Order: sequence, then C-alpha cells, then structure tokens
Amino acid sequence: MPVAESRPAPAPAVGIRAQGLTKRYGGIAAVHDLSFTANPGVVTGFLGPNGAGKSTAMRMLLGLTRPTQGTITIGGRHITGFDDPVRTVGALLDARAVHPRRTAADHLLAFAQTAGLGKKRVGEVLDLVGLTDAAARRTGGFSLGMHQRLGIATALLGDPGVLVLDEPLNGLDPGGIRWMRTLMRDLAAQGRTILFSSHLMSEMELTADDLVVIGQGRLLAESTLEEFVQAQTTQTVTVRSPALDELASALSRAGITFDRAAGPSLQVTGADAATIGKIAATEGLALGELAPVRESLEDVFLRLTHDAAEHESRAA
Ligand SMILES: Nc1ncnc2c1ncn2[C@@H]1O[C@H](COP(=O)(O)OP(=O)(O)OP(=O)(O)O)[C@@H](O)[C@H]1O
Repeated sequence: MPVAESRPAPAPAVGIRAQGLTKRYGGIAAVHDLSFTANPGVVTGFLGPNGAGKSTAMRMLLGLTRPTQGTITIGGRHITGFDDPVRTVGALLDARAVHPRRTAADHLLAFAQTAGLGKKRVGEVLDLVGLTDAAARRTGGFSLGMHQRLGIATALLGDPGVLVLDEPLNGLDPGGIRWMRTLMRDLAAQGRTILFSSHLMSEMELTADDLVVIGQGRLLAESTLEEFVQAQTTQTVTVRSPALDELASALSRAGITFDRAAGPSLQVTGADAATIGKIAATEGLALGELAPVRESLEDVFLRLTHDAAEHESRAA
C-alpha cells in the first residue's frame, strides 16, 4: 500500500495567534501582554534570550500551562477546543522526557495507541526521522540528537498542521542540523505552521522566514527575518580606493559621513553604494571595493535584547 494511504488526512492549514498573553508566577511575569501570529506556509522563529518566556508561551499554546490573562489559539480555537489535538498540533518540548527502558518503536506505539493512530504510522515516522535502524533500541542509550529525532517523530505522528518545536536543534551534529532545517522548510512548504525556538542564530537565519522576538516576556519585534535585520541595521558600506584621501574629501564635500579608523578603507554610513559609486565616477577616482555590510541576525539580536534589558533596568 502506498505510504500516503495509511496516513491520517493532514489537518487544514491554520495559524497560531497570541493575544495579550500573560503568565505570572507570584510577582514575576514570565510572559507579559504578548501578542503575535505564526502563519501557515512559513517557518516562524521564536527568539529570545534565556528566561525570555518562550517555553512558557509554547506551554500555554499546548494547554500545559494556564495563562493568567489573554489567549493563545490555533485557527482561533484553544487547544482544548479540538476533538483531535494530536492531529492538530505536534510538539517537541523536552526531547529527553521519554521512558529510558522503552524502545523507540514502543514509545511511539504507546503514543500512537493513546491517540487512536495505527501501528503503520510508527514505521513511517521512524523512517522519516532516520531512526528505523534504532527502532528496537532502548531510548536510555540514545544520544541527545537521537532523542531530538524521536521527539520530532512523536510530534509528527498525527500528521498535524501545526508544529511547535522548542530548541529542536539542540544536540544535533551538523548533518542533523541540516536535516532538521530541510524538514522544517519542507513541512512549511506543505502549508503547515511551524513555530520553533533556537539559540543558534546562524541556523535561525538560514531556516526562519518570519521572526517573533521576545525579551523578559514582552514582544520586542515581529516581522519577516529580512525586514528585521534591515530595520535594525545601520546601513554601512565598506569602500577601498587607491585614491582614498581624494575620495574621503569628495564624500565630505557631499556631506556624507564615514569612519576612517579601519586602515586602508572607509566605513561609510551616510550613503548607499550607488551614491558612493556615482561620486567616485564623477571625481574620476578608481574603487578597489564597494561593499554594503550586512549585519548578522546575531549582531542585531544581541543589540536589541541588550538595549531592551538596559531600558528595563533604567525604568525599574
Ligand atoms: N513553573 C514556573 N514557576 C516559576 N517560574 C517559572 C516557571 N516556569 C518558568 N518560570 C520563569 O519564567 C521565566 C521564563 O521562563 P521560560 O522557560 O519560559 O523562558 P525561555 O525563553 O524558554 O528560556 P530558555 O531559553 O532558557 O529555555 C523565567 O524567569 C523562569 O524562571
């Protein structure tokens, strides 16, 4: 029988929406008045420093923690409003939270039976995550990377339309990271909603389409990754020229700001590459390099969260 025939029908594409979401533990707000959306068909990266409130928000989405205020819904409905939550949302929260004496196959089978899914699906998801050869092994001997793969297999059992993955790249080797990135992108391309958190900025940059950035439980930014980096970055262009003094004078005459600290180049912040090129051409000056500098997501993220923390401590 073809693989597709034994699968449950995929859930319709639905997004995640948080509105005024707040969770207080005693006097501390782990999440404070947080609103964001994660849309179907794209990978949404959930970014924030340690203790920002990402896991708490994900747990509220999954109905494991009750919000103090506000809502977090899937297609407009709370998780408890679905007859078949396993086919609605799949989650990876703590990959090591499996019984160490159970085999991978038995772990999945127990989960599948509780959810009313057939045995065949267990073989399919083991195959999908590359654990077929380890199916009969006890999970107590698994590496963190294998636990992550098993966690993903569990999340995919019900073929859900929404996947919520907390640090899915933890413990994966470079090959595993690439595999996970491709899997998340493929699942999104099928119209699913993917919300994942990661501390690995370079990976976030390669994997996410959209970003939700939080700090101290509050929303700091929500946009596409491209817009986030562009909006938070001061445009800088590196310029080299055999006639650097003349070029510096020409830029100064045009009222363009630059920094000459870094040796034989200028770091121009007052104009884009096209404008600088035009000035050099008009002056008849040769250019050795004319390169816009793009900040990495890591640079932008660290500055934004640092600024937010400074602001908080000043306000306190
Ligand atoms: N059950 C709880 N009781 C008390 N405080 C909690 C509880 N769960 C979380 N917190 C606090 O809420 C804040 C947010 O924690 P959370 O785990 O959601 O952050 P996070 O962004 O997922 O961090 P990390 O990246 O380190 O996992 C932290 O200050 C944490 O100590």
